[in-house]
Formats: sequence, structure tokens, C-alpha cells
Amino acid sequence: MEFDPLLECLAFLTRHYGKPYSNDSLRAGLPLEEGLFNADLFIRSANRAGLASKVHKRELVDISPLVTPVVLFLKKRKACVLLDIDHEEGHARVVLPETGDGVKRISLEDLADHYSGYAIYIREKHRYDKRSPTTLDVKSRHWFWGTILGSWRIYRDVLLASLMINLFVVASPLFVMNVYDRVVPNQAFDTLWVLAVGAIIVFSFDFVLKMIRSYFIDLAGKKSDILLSSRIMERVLGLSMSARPASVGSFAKNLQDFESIREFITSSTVTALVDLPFTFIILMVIFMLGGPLAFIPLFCMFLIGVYSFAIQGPLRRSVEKTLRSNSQKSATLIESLTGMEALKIAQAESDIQYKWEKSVGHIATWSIRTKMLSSSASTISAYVQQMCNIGLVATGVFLISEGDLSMGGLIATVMLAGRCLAPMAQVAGLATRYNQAKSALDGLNQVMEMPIERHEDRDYVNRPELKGAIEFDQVDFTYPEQEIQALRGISLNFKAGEKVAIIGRIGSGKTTIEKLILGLYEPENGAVRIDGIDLRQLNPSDLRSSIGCVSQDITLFYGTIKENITLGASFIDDEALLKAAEIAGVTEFANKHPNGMDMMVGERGQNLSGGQRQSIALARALLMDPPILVLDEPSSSMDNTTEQRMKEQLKTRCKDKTIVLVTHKASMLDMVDRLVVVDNGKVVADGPKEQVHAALKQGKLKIE
Ligand SMILES: Nc1ncnc2c1ncn2[C@@H]1O[C@H](COP(=O)(O)OP(=O)(O)OP(=O)(O)O)[C@@H](O)[C@H]1O
Repeated sequence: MEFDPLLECLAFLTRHYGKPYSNDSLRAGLPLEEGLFNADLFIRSANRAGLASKVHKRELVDISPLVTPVVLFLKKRKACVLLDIDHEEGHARVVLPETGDGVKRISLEDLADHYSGYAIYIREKHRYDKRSPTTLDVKSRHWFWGTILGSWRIYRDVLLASLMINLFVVASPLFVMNVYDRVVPNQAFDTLWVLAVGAIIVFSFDFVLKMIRSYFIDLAGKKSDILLSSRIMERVLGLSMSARPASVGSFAKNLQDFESIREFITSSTVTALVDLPFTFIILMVIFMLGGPLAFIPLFCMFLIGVYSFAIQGPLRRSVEKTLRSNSQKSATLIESLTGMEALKIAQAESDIQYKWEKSVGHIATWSIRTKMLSSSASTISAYVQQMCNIGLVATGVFLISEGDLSMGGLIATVMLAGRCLAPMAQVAGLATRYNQAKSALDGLNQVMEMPIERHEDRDYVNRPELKGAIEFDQVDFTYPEQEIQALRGISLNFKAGEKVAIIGRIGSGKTTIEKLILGLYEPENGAVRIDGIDLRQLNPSDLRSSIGCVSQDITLFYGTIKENITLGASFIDDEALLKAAEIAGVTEFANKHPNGMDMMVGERGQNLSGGQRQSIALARALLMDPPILVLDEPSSSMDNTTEQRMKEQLKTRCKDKTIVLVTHKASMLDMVDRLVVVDNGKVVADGPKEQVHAALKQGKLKIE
């Protein structure tokens, strides 16, 4: 297994701070690059382990003993934990995980030779315990707004730039006004040149500021986009199985709607919104130039505002209907693509086509309504803008005739009013995007509030290595949104190393027992314990790295055989991979292919036969040499010879492992010593294989 210095340093620090985490739980769910941690992932993982950390560029002499322990990046991609540093004596105490020597004293000169100049400072995050009243609890930041606020410095600068840009807006009308009123009547060409040069300078500034402003808004948008997208994905992958969405396609569509939020935080939208308050500055300038004329654009702004507000309700409804129908369409699409073969066999194409066309028709109706509503906002804004111009010119003529306004003043006022209404019209045109973004945000808010597997406020017991004893204590379990209990009062006790088969009729609850052992669901009543520890107290990643599982429905992913076996454990070395492949019988069929282990398996493993898929799943289960194997019909698609070979391999190589086997095949029972019979969610027999067999044969067991 490849050594990961940063990960080891972090694991050491979690022990140092009294809340130990195993390597598996620290790396769980993180996008490792070549199976290794980098500084970014260190920070994310530390954060989950209750440690706040930050990378600093620091010389050794600048690291104060007060900030230790600190992780130091060493040359050649190594790292160590600096426990303390004594600048006067010239030495430090470090832990170099690679050597496994524990704490070492080292001279500062030696350390400086290896040190790369970067360090990670770490601090324990404060956690409130249950006694602290929730009213005093500091509410954690909203996932979306908190991230956007993270770029507040950029937005502050954008606001400043917008203030300048909006001040510059008055430059052009003032220039024209002065030319009309002063230059033209007096033929003052010198003044004209001075004014023209001034205007050119102002507009050049304006141009540069606008470019910079868009760049920064997009930069902030991109930063938030990356952070938000990874947060959403982390949440989705961490969802508890009980919260698993009913439809993959529609859930995927909800997630894709993040696109509309992304669009909303780009420069064109933000600029329109930011410019809006500044229109009042322009209105004031109009008031200074033309007095009561300012009321005309003000009234027009009010009209556009009222119209935009009035269409919000219908627009929201039609946007929501479009989005919902889109989800439904996506659900139909994904389901039919994944089940194409079954659809053809059942000749169900026309049913799906009907569903599809119904969704498409519905979407077309509602999206036309959405488009009409949103384009009406833009058309009305343009109409009101034209009316505003007429109103201004007509009233302006009267003011000129009474000597209250100059010709230039009127032209400047008309120009300024146009500038004043532009952001308002833009905002009115944004109504659809706003509603789409809002619906998407509401949908994603729901996703972000769904229960996840790893509870941040739960203190897990650190038990990276389990022996394999399994206990069910009066376990009741019902699947989410189901009325009938799948398990009823199940009590079982498997010793470490025991080989047990669970048998029973279809739908009796065998697979459910396995899912509970894997911690995919939590029991409704009672407890499931491994080595005496309630599963709810074990970190799911520690638990699952101790269990190898072949499930009934095997899912392989697009990639090679090798990638599928090492899925989730890319850090594993080739020796372990080959051993697992050998036991599971993968080597046998892989060797017959020119690409061997690098053979592509296709999406969901569709290039392979059912039995080959089972072999790969078994190799994946055996890869980490776990103490527990949970096998659900592992040989259902295998021929007798392959099954026999697999049984022999498992018998000889997995002597110490606890094996829980679910099967309908009598031939598989050679592997086990004990039989548990489940019926209707209850254990109806449990004992040595021969005894239970005999009881079954004599019809002594009452199976409903
Ligand atoms: N994901 C699920 N959501 C809701 N109900 C489920 C789910 N999975 C199983 N069930 C229900 O729970 C009950 C037990 O199912 P389970 O899969 O444990 O049966 P099983 O004994 O493994 O059957 P088989 O031998 O057919 O695999 C069944 O009635 C089934 O309808």
C-alpha cells in the first residue's frame, strides 16, 4: 500500500487531540489524486475530524513554539508533525510517520535541510456539547449564502467599482449639455477640446473598470461554483440510504438545476442588480438639471417595478411546473436507458414513448408560458422607456419655454433617464432566471438537509480493526416509507470466524439482515453490534473497510477490471490485487483476454457475463483482506466448476474470517457450519447445519 505522509500526519494529530480517526475514515469520500492526500484534501479531512487548518508559507525561524503541533511539508513529497520547536537551543521534536520511530529530536539545521518552506497550522475547533442551550448555539452558515459570502471582499470591490461606474454615467450627458449650451452658441472650440479630452479620459476609466468588474464577479462566481459543486456532491455521496431518492433521473435533474444558480451568479446578473441602487444617484442629477422632470423616470421605474412584481407569481408557477416536468422526463429517460434490454423483451417501448411524449408536451406548454411572461417584462420595459422619452421631451419643451431648462439640459436629461431605466429593465428581464435559480436553490436546500451517514456531532468509537463477531439484538426494521416490517425481533449471535448461511424464502429478509450488518440502514428498534460495539458508534468507513461484500445486484463501473477491483482503494498495491483476483477466479478469465486485467468492462459491466461480474465483485470484497465477508448469492450466475473452485479457495484462504452467506443454492452450504432460517422477517431456526437441515427435512419448522 502506498505510504501517504500527509494522511499519516493527520491521523497522528487526531490521536494527539484525543479524538482518533482511522486512515480509512479520514480519507473516506475525498477526491484523492493517485490515492494520496494533498494540502487541500488535508484541510477538508481535518475539518471533518474537528480540526481547523490552514497552509502558511513560513521559515522555520518564524514558527513559534506556541502554534505547535504543526505539519511541515518536507522535500520529496514527505511530511512530518512538528511537536515543539526550541529556537534558543536549536532543536525540535518531530514525528516522521514514514520511519515509524515515534517522537524524534532533531537539530533545527537538519530539519531546515529537509523543510520545503510550507507548513499547515492546526487548531482544534470548538464543539458545543449537549448541555449548551441551542439558543446559544452558533448556527452554522447556510451552505449557499455562506459560500457566496466567503467572497465578500471581491463583492465589496465590485460595489466600489460600481459606484465609480455609475458616477461616470453622468459624464456623457454633462459633456453633451455643455457642448450644446456653451460651445455651440459661442463657438468656443478650446472649451470643446478640453471637454472632449476630459470625456475620453473618463470613458477610458469607465471601460477599464467595467472590464475589471466583470472579471472579478466571474472570478467570485467561479470560486463559489467550484466550492458549491463539490459540497453538493460530497453531500449527495454521503446521503444515508434511508434518504435515498426514489428516482435517480429526477434527482439527477434536480442536481443539474444547479446550472441555473451558476448562471444567476455570473457578471451580467450581478451587474444589473448592483447597478440598480445607484440609479438614484442619476435621478438626483436629473433633478438638479431638470427639477420636476426627474419624476417622469421615477414614475416609469415604478411602473416597470410593479409589472415585474405582478408577474412573479405566475412566472414562479410556470417555472416550477417546467422544472417538475423536466425531472419527470429525466426520470423516464434514465429508467428506460438503464432498462433498455428489459423494455425490449417486455415490448414496453410504446408505454415509455407515451410517458415521454406526455412529459414533452407538458414542458412545451409551460415553457412557452414562461417565455411569454419573461419576454413581456422586457417588451413592457422598452415601451415604458419610450413613453418616458416622450414625456421628458414634451415636458422639457414647456420648461425651456419658461426659461427653467436649457436645450442641452433637456438632451442630458433624456440621456440620463435612459441610463436610469436600463438596469431596471434588465432586472425585469432577469425575473425568469431568478425564479429558475430560486426553485433550483429550494430543491438543493432540501438535498442539503437530507440525513447523511456520518453525523458530524456523533463521537465515533475508533476501531479501525475489527475481529468479526456480529450480534443482532431484538432488531426491528422497516424500509423508509413502507408499512410492513422487513425484520421483526431478530436476535442472532455470530462468533468471530464463524461461517453462517442465512436461508429462507424470497422476500423473507435475508438481504435486509446483510444491509444492516453493512450499516446501510439503522435498526428501528434493538441494536446491531460488531465486536460488541453498536454500529451507530462506528464510523461507516471503518465498518465497511472491515467488511467485504458481494451483493445480489452487482454494480460495476466504466473502466478496467483492475479499476473495478480496486474501486475505493486505489492506494492498494498490485500484490494484494493479484491475490484477490486469484482467489475470486478473475485471473482465470482475464488471462484469456489480450488486455488481461486492463480489459474494459463497459458501463455497469455490460461487456462481461453475470458470472464474471460476480468474480470481480468477490475480488473487490477480498481485496482489503477484511475480517468479515458478507456474500449474497455470490455464485448465482456461476457454473458448477467455477463455484466449486471459488468455494475451495474461500475455505482454505478465509479460515479466520466471519462469513455470512445468503443463498438459495444447496451446493453453497458446504462452506458453512451453521444455518439460520428466516421467514417473514423472523428467525425461525438457528443452529448447526446438520440439525437445521434435519429439522427442515422432517418438516419440523413452521414456515408461513
Ligand atoms: N429498498 C427497499 N425498499 C423497500 N422495501 C424493500 C427494499 N428492499 C427490500 N424490501 C422489502 O423487504 C422485504 C425483505 O426483502 P429482502 O431483500 O431482505 O428479502 P430476501 O430474503 O433477501 O429475498 P430474496 O431471496 O428474494 O433476495 C421484502 O418484502 C421487500 O419487499
